[in-house]
Amino acid sequence: MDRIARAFRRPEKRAALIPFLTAGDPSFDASFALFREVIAAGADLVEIGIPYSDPLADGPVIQAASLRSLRAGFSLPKAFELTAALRRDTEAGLVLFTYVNPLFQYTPERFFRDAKAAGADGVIVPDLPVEESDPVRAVADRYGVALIPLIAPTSGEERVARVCAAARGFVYCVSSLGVTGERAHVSARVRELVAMARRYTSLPLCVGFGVSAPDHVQSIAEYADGVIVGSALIRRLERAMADWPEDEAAWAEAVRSFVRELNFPLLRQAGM
Ligand SMILES: O=P(O)(O)OC[C@@H](O)[C@@H](O)c1c[nH]c2ccccc12
Repeated sequence: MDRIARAFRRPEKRAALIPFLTAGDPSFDASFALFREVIAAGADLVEIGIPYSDPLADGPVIQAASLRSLRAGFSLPKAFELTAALRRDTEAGLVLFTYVNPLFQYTPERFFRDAKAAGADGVIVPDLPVEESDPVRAVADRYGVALIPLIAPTSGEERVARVCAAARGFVYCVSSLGVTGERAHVSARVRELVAMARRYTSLPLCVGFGVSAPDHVQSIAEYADGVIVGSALIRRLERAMADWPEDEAAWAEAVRSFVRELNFPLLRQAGM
């Protein structure tokens, strides 16, 4: 069974917890250690954000993380290096996150070749519309890397059906419009979106955008197969870096404890 599918079949949990961190934030080595921490803390899959200078779908927290990483000299080749290092260390699912621009500059052929060689299981390209995804998916399929699509509450049924028909790995159900960033409440509309997508795919359906507290995780886990958290996790990292500028162990503790806090409702739901 492939690593993405396996992440959703852990008997002890109702839903998979999927943290997002920006690769190379705040440095290559620190970032590698932080990814290992969130996996050790219970993440079933991780989203590895490849920093980009114009992250149009990202809110201020992830924009700042991308900037820290780029200023530390991070680059797309280093993202494959980091992924390969993580692959040597874990069997967790590794999903790369990039935008259309860097993907086409590098070319899909080289990107998926290098992603596969590095041990990546999937790739998410949030600004690649389904109308233009066929040729990219053909390359991804050839390398056996899942091109994971996104749907949003504004996606009509026809579009949901079309995206689900082309989906690989899982379907990312964006909870609300706008950019990434913590929200006090995760929109209830995403529950309907997931219910609609269930009619068009048997792949796992994961919800992201705005998740920032255990009760968000618990309510999403009642109807979805995975919960994605990015900005809230990165903000705790930011706070730890501000409070303990040189203490990487403190940064690791900050992300580890937050992932455990978010994971707790999933374990409780499974009767752990
Ligand atoms: O940061 P949030 O609100 O927790 O949302 C997840 C998000 O970080 C991650 O999945 C992501 C990072 N960049 C994106 C761009 C588009 C869609 C999703 C993303």
